[in-house]
Amino acid sequence: MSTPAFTARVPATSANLGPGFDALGLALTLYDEVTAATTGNGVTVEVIGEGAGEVPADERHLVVRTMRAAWDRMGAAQPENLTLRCHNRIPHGRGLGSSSAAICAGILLARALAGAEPEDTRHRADAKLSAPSAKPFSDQDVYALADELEGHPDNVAPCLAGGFTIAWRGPGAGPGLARLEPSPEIRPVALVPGTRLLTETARGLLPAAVPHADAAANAGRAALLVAALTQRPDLLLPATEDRLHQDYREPGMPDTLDLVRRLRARGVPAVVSGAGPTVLAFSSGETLDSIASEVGNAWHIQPLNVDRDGAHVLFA
Ligand SMILES: Nc1ncnc2c1ncn2[C@@H]1O[C@H](COP(=O)(O)OP(=O)(O)O)[C@@H](O)[C@H]1O
Ligand SMILES: N[C@@H](CCOP(=O)(O)O)C(=O)O
Repeated sequence: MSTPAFTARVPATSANLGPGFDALGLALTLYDEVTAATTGNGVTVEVIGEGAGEVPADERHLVVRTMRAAWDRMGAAQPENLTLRCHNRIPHGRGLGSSSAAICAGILLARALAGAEPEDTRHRADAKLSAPSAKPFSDQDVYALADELEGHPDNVAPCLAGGFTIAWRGPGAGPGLARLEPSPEIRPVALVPGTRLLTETARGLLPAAVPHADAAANAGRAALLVAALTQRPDLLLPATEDRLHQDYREPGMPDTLDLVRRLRARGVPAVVSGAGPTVLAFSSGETLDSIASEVGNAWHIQPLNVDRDGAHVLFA
């Protein structure tokens, strides 16, 4: 009987999108691919691309820690041997959801290796696979664990579901998500600086309370953003105004806030991507040139599309 290997393909995500702090997120066409098998001698991790030579190559690796947590949660046995190969394209600590992608990959791979996928998505056509070692772990179980490990749901929701998502937590059973189809006119451009800012650090810059007027303004703009992203891209500039997190985070990424303001002054809808320091701009044919001339050489300009499929797992 051969030991199966699986590959998870997980998209980058941009969370918040301006006024939707910890709620709104967009999946992007930039992917990490992680292949896992319960073979080898102990735990080995090979990393190609982003994070190579930086992230630990043992039990401390985020994907390995996530797989262990997932196997515990599904009641599956912990394998002694685990071989991971990570081909990473999502830059780390830039606000493009690298940690969420790693967490979603880890949970989906753990589920596939344990044979714990729900009946309809199970990779069990291959008769050589051993019997499932755990009870079915639903897509909602995957989302709930990913939210718990990441600490906020707005990146893991679009990473798993693709497209544009609105995520929320409680009260009641687990986190929720609504997936919407973004308008075909939505053209995200990531402006990625060389510097990093860990999400944890950027969250530490936020105040415990905000003025009621700012909260009210954000609620209105977040509602407008749902309309702008799905039906009215012409409203993206007013719809991406934020008063709840971007300015508070300026001390951690002054160049990012400066670029967001300069682009917006030129009429380009631009926001801090996630917790930064990447800037996410929405371009139209005419604005891509303005973006390029405003940005200069210190930023990597990466035109992307919306990923509409979300994370998935295949036989390797
Ligand atoms: N693919 C990965 N493999 C291993 N560790 C990762 C991976 N992606 C992210 N991480 C860990 O998460 C950290 C970045 O997470 P975070 O601060 O949330 O930024 P991001 O906005 O990129 O998600 C990295 O410094 C690294 O420790
Ligand atoms: N809502 C979170 C989003 C963090 O996204 P990331 O890609 O920077 O991890 C926040 O703003 O803290």
